[in-house]
Amino acid sequence: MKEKTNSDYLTGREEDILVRMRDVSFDYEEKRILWNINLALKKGASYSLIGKSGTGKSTLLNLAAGLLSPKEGSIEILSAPLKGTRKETAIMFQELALFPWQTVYQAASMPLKLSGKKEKQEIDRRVAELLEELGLSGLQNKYPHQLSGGERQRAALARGLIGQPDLLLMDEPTSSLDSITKEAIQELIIKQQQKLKATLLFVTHDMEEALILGERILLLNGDGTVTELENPCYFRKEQRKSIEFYEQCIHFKELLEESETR
Ligand SMILES: Nc1ncnc2c1ncn2[C@@H]1O[C@H](COP(=O)(O)OP(=O)(O)OP(=O)(O)O)[C@@H](O)[C@H]1O
Repeated sequence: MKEKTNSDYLTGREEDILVRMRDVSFDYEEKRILWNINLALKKGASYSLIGKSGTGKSTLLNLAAGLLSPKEGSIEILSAPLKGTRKETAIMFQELALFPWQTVYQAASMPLKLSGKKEKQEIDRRVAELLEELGLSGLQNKYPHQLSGGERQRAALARGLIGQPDLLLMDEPTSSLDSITKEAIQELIIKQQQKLKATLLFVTHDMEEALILGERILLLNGDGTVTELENPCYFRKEQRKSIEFYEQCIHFKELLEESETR
């Protein structure tokens, strides 16, 4: 297992980096949550963010989203200082933020309308294409209460993806779903992330999910620092049939679980 430390972030080529955090610290009131985080999230790469409850995973995600500002240090996106939220960043939380009065079509088309897109035909074409890809074609006129949990998450995904974001920030979006629905959503996320060549930062408590979605694992330690690890199990579902590979994955999973409980 190749371990990347905080300081390795300096070695990335600037043009390959989407998000860069330099010496970022954050505290709520008097309590320090994150300490000197140095990270470089590469364009088109996927990262699973794991760590014990309360270590600051959501806080780190909110910092990358521009919803919070560092108390010390700085965050850059595409080499420019991050000042607040940006429309190219899609954020998806566990709690659904679908409006009860909006249909799937209205939710998915809203970001395009808000960004000033006027041509209805073009909006309809893009929404129809995305809903088809997400398996929501027949449901465009349904309201959230008429959808299953998985369908609601896919509708939220449609709303997040329609603007073709370069950064996907997801905070446990699948945690309330059953395992089959969860797997289907994970596959959609991987497909869409790869299609958009977007950077994915995915917070999860589920170690298996972390290994499926993140080509790199960011482990948030109890002391507020981050350890970056390469994930030997990334996107190799078919290879899991090979015992040798499976053992390597199991070993890596156990190592992560151990670090989480420390
Ligand atoms: N608005 C807030 N004001 C004060 N403290 C907060 C606030 N939000 C979070 N905290 C505290 O900051 C710490 C980090 O919270 P955060 O939600 O980022 O952790 P987390 O790793 O995402 O946790 P979990 O895995 O349980 O979702 C926790 O101790 C939490 O109680």
